[in-house]
Amino acid sequence: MLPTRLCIMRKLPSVLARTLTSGISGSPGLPDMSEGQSPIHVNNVRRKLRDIVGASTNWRDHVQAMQERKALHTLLAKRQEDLPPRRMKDSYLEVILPLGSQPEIREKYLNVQNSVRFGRILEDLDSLGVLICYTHTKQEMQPRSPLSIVTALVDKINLCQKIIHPDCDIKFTGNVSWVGKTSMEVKMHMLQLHDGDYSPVLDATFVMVARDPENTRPAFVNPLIPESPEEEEIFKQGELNKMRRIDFSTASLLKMAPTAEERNIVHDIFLNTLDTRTVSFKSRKLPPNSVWMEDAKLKALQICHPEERNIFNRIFGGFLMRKAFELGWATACSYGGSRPFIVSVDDIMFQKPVEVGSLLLLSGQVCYTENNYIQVRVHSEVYNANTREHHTTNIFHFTFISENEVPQVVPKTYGESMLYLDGKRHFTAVMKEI
Ligand SMILES: CCCCCCCCCC(=O)SCCNC(=O)CCNC(=O)[C@H](O)C(C)(C)COP(=O)(O)OP(=O)(O)OC[C@H]1O[C@@H](n2cnc3c(N)ncnc32)[C@H](O)[C@@H]1OP(=O)(O)O
Repeated sequence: MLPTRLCIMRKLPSVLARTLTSGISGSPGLPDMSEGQSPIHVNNVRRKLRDIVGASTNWRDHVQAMQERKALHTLLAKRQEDLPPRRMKDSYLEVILPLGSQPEIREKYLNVQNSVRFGRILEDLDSLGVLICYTHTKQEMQPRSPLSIVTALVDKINLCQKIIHPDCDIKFTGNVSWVGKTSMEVKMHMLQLHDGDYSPVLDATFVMVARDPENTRPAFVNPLIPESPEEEEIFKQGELNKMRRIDFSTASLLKMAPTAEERNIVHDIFLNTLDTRTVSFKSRKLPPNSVWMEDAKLKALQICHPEERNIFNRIFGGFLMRKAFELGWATACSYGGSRPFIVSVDDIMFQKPVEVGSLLLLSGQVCYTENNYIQVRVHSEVYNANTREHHTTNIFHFTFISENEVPQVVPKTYGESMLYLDGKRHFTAVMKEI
C-alpha cells in the first residue's frame, strides 16, 4: 500500500499550514481574497502577462512588439533604493482552476489514469510565479512593465497528495517571499476542494530574475519589507535558501570529489558487481534484482514551435518543465513497470533560454532507487543543426514513488557513479523535507 498523503501538516510551511487550519480563505497576515479582489481565473493569468509586457498574440508581430519594448529602457531604476519597498501581501495572488465547476476545461488537464496531468500544473505554477513577481514590481504610473521576468530556478515542489482529482476545483495562492537585487523568491501553494474544504496538494518555491526590456541584462526589483516576526522568518528562510543553493552548487560532483562516505558507497557497488569467478577488474556481473544504469534511460526530441513561446519570444519555461516531467514519468514508468506518482521536483535550473525553432533533446535517466522510490534526472540540451553544437539548457530532478518496489539501479562507469551519488543527494534532501 502506498501512503495516500506523503507529507504531514506539521511539516507544511507555516503560512500554508495556518491557511488550512483557518479555513482556506487566504494566508494569515496576507489579504483574504474573499473579502476584496476575487481570485483570478487560470485562463486569465497568461492574458494578464501578455498585457503587462505588451507581448504579441501573433508570431508575425513579435519582432515589432520587441522593438516597442526597447523604448521602455528609460523606465528602469538606476539603483534598487530608487524603487518603493513592497510588502508580502502586495504580491499575494489567488488563482482558480475550476475543474469541478467548469467541466469544459478538464480535458486539457486530464491524463489516462483519470487524474490531473502534473505537467499542466507545472505550466500554471510557472505563469503564476511570474505574474506574482510582476505584481510585486508593479508601478501604478506605468502601463507596461519595462522588466522581463524569467524563471531562473524551481527550487522545490513537494507534493502532499498522490492523486490530483480531475473533477474538483483547484486553488493556487502565492506571494514574493524574499528579494535580492534583481532576483525574487516566490512561494506558491496548491489546494483542492473536497467536501467544501480546500486541502493542500503541494507547495512550491521558485526563483525569478528581472531583466531589462530586451532580456539582455539584470534589472533592479523593489525591495521587500517583512512586516511581522512570521514574515521575518520567511524572509530569513529565503536568505538561507540562497546560501544552501550556493553550498549545494559548490559541493557539486562536477567540481569536487565525492565525500569519503560516498566513495565507500561507490566502491561497495563496484565490489558487489565483480564477477567472483574471474580475478579481473573488468569483468562485471549484474546483481539480482538490479538494472544497469545504461539500461535505465529514455530519450525524446522536441521541436520548439512558436506556439510554445513565452511573452519574451523564447520557449516558455513551463512547457520545458512539462516535457521534461512527462519524459521523467515515462522513464520511471518503464523502469519500475508500474504507475509512478510524483513526490517532489527540485533544483531545476534554467541555465540558458531556449530559442524558438530549437531542436530540444531530452534525456531521462534513472539515477537512484530505494524501495519504491525512483529518482530521475532529465537533461535537456539544444542542438544547433547548422553549427552542430550542443548546449545544456536545464537539468531536472524528479522523485517518484512507484506502486511496487523497484529494482536497484547500478552504475558501471565512474561517470554513472557520480550521477548515482548526485541522485542520492537529491533524494536524501527530498526525504528530509517530506
Ligand atoms: C504564452 C504566455 C506564456 C506566459 C508565461 C510567462 C512566463 C515566462 C517565464 C518563462 O518562461 S522564462 C523561460 C525559462 N527561463 C529561462 O529561459 C531563463 C534562462 N536563464 C537565463 O536567462 C539566465 O541564466 C538567468 C537570467 C536566469 C541568470 O542569468 P545570469 O546567470 O547571467 O545571472 P546574473 O549572474 O546576472 O544574476 C542575476 C540574478 O539572478 C540570480 N540567479 C541567477 N541564476 C540563479 C539561479 N540558478 N538560482 C537562483 N538565483 C539565480 C543571481 O543570484 C542574481 O540575483 P541578485 O541580483 O538578486 O543577487
